[in-house]
Amino acid sequence: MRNQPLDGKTIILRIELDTKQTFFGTAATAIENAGGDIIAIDVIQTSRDRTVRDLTVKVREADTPGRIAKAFEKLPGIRLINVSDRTFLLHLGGKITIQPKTPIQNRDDLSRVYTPEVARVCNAIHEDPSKAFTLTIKRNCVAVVSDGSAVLGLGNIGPFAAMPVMEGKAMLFKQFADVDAFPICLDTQDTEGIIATVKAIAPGFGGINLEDISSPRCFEIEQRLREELDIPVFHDDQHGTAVVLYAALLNALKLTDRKIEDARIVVCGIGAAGTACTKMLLAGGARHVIGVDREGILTRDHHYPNGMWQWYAEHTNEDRVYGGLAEALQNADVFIGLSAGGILKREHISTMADQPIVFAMANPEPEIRPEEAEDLVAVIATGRSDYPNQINNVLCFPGIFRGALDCRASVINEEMKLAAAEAIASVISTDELGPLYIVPSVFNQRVVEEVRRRVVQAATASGVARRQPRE
Ligand SMILES: NC(=O)c1ccc[n+]([C@@H]2O[C@H](COP(=O)([O-])OP(=O)(O)OC[C@H]3O[C@@H](n4cnc5c(N)ncnc54)[C@H](O)[C@@H]3O)[C@@H](O)[C@H]2O)c1
Ligand SMILES: O=C(O)C[C@H](O)C(=O)O
Ligand SMILES: [Mg+2]
Repeated sequence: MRNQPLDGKTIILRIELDTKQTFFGTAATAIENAGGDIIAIDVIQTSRDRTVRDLTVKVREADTPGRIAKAFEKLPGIRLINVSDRTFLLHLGGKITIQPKTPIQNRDDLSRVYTPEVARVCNAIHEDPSKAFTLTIKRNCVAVVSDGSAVLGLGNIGPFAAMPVMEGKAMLFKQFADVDAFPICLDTQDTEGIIATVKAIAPGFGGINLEDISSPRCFEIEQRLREELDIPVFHDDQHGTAVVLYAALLNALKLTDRKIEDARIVVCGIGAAGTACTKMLLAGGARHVIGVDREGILTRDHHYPNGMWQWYAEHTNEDRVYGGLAEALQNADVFIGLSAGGILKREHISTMADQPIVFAMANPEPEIRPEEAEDLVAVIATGRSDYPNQINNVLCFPGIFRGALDCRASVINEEMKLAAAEAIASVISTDELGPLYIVPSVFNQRVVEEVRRRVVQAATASGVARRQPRE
C-alpha cells in the first residue's frame, strides 16, 4: 500500500470499455460505490466498439483505488489499464530539465558556443582559473549531492530512490533563488569515495549542498570537503535545518514569553539534523538541552563509540537525567523531533511544562500529527507543506546559497548561518506572530531576499566574501 494515494487526493484511472458489452455509466456507478468522485473525463482513443478514457477521480479513503479495481474485475467489458495519482504523473520523466540560454540558429552561433571560438574562452580560463566563475555555469550552480543513505525519514533507500528528493531540491533552488542546482546521487556510501567524487566534480560548481547522508559519516564528509575545497560545502540536513529551527524557536519563545537560556529543550533523534540543531541552540544561549536517541537519553557518564554522541553527551544534560523520551520530557518546555514518524504520544506532551512547544520535524511523517496534539500545545510545527508552521530547510538553503554565490563566499560560516536564522525570524513582525504563524511561508518572497541580504553582509564582515555583488 506504500504507493497508494493518500485520503482526499486525486487519482487518474485509465479504463478501456468494450461498448458492445457495457456502458460508461456502469463504470461510473462502480467508482461512485467504491468511494470515488469523478471530476473529469478525457477520451484518449475511440473506435466503433472500444473506447479508452482517463477518469480523474477524487478518492475519499486510502483503499478506494483498490476497491475500484476489485469492482471492475467483476464487470465484463471494463478493463482497468492503469492507475496513477497526480504526484506520480508529476514525476514522469523527472522534474527538471536543462535549457540553453541562447538558441543556436546558424553556423555563426555554432562557431561561438562551440568550436572554434569556444577555445579562446577555454584558454582564458586556463590562464586565470578564477575566470571559471565569470565564464561558466559555476557562478550560479550548486550540486545537490546524496548517497541515498538517510533520505527524509525513509532511511537508506539508495541513490536511485533518492533522486526525486534531490530533483525536488533543485526545483526549489531554481524557483525561489534562481540558483541552477543539479541533483547528483552517488552509487557509493564509502566516505572516501564520496569525498573523492565530490572533489572531482567540484570545478563545475560554485557550491556543494550535501543532502540526506546519514550520520555519523556526514560529519567527516562535510568537514573534509570544507577543508579541501574553496567553494561552500553545506550539509543541508545539518545546517539548513538548524538555521530554520533556530528561527522558529526564537519566534515560538517570544510568543510564549520565554527566554532561550531558561527553556528546557528535548531534542529527539541525535543524527545529522539533531546534532546541528543542538549546536545552534547552544551557540544561541540554550543551557538546558537533553538529547534522546533510540537507546534513550545521552548522558555524560556513558562512553559512546560515535564521536559526535560523545561530544553531545559532554555538552548537554548537565542535570544528568536518565531514561528515555518519557523521562526527558517531564516538565520540558520544548520538544524538537528529528527522528522518526509517530513516536511522540499525547501522554508524553501532557507531562511537559505549561504551554509546551512541539516541533515534530521528521519527514514525511512527523513524530506526532498536529491534529492529535493541538489541544495540548501552545505551538506545534512540522516539516511538511500541508500544515501551518512548516519548519523545513527549504526556508534556508535557497537564500543562503543565493547570498554565498553572489558574494562568491569561500565557505558558509557560523556568522552567515546566524544571519540567515535572524533573517527568517525577522520576516514575521511582532504583530503578525501567532501560534499558527511562527515561521514565514516558503512562498513569502521576502524570505530569500532577506536571507540573501544578511548573508552577504555576514560573509563580508567575516572576511569570506570574494566579491561585492551589485544590489
Ligand atoms: N524539517 C526539516 O527541515 C528536516 C531537516 C532534516 C531532517 N529532517 C527529518 O529528520 C529526521 C532525521 O534526519 P537526519 O538527516 O538527521 O537523519 P539521521 O539518520 O542522520 O538521524 C536520525 C536519528 O534519529 C534516530 N532515531 C530514529 N528513530 C528513533 C526513535 N524512534 N527514537 C529516537 N531516535 C530515533 C536515529 O537513531 C538517528 O540518530 C528525518 O525524518 C528527516 O526527514 C527534517
Ligand atoms: O527534504 C525535506 O523536506 C527536508 C529535509 O531535507 C529532510 O531530509 O527531511
Ligand atoms: Mg534532507
